[in-house]
Amino acid sequence: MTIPLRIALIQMNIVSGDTEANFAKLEARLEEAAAIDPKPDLIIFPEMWNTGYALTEINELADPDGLRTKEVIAAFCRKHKINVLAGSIAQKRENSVTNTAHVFNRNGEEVTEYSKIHLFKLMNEHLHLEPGQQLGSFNLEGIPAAVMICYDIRFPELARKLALEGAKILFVPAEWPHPRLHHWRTLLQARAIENQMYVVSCNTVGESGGTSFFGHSMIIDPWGEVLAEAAEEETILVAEIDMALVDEVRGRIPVFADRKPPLYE
Ligand SMILES: O=C(O)CCC(=O)C(=O)O
Repeated sequence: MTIPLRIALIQMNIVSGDTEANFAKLEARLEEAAAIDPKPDLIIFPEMWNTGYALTEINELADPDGLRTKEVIAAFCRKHKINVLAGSIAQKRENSVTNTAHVFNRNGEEVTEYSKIHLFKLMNEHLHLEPGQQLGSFNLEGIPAAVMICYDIRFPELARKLALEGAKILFVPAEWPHPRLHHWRTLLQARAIENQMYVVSCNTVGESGGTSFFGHSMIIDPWGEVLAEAAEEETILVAEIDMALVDEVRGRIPVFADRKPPLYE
């Protein structure tokens, strides 16, 4: 028998440009999530949760080297012995700002960081942010996993590459707005079905600069079944996943063994 992994998603409203309000809210929500019984094994939250889409001020608002974020989240992980996929933050580098996700284990050690590769031109990300250059594969407590951020899910070749590198669960922090709910749901389910892996996606809610974010954070199993889906308000969504199902589905329909890379790569 395999031990189920209990995942909590913090779907929250992010106040654009108000990092203090966002840190305060996130820290309160993290404590709420940690108090859930039974305690989650992993908590995830949305994209750019420290600043929202305050892109014109992003240089001033971004967290220098992610230090504040790392200190707060690592301390939380150590205190509660919970793994955290820390959504993503605007992170200040030497000469640029990236949209970066950090993963911490239960001891508060950083497992990996991933910066969004595909910047979303419709919201001017490419004018203010530097794209990431590395893929988001990592291993957490023996589970091969990966992270992509928001618009990245429109690139099936990226998800497939991560699955080929071994990922059995894909985490997707996002700040995905109306009116493209249909795209969000369909793309996430497609990534789960075609790669026969779990997809855990955490979106934002609320309004910012005339854009409204619809939530609908989801946990999808390797058959593409939606195990849990949030509505449009702030919430903490919890579901248990059984990693053995990935191997079972991959065994029943052997997509990876049946690939013909010479014909299309
Ligand atoms: O692809 C989309 O429709 C939304 C993507 C997005 O909002 C983002 O990457 O921030």
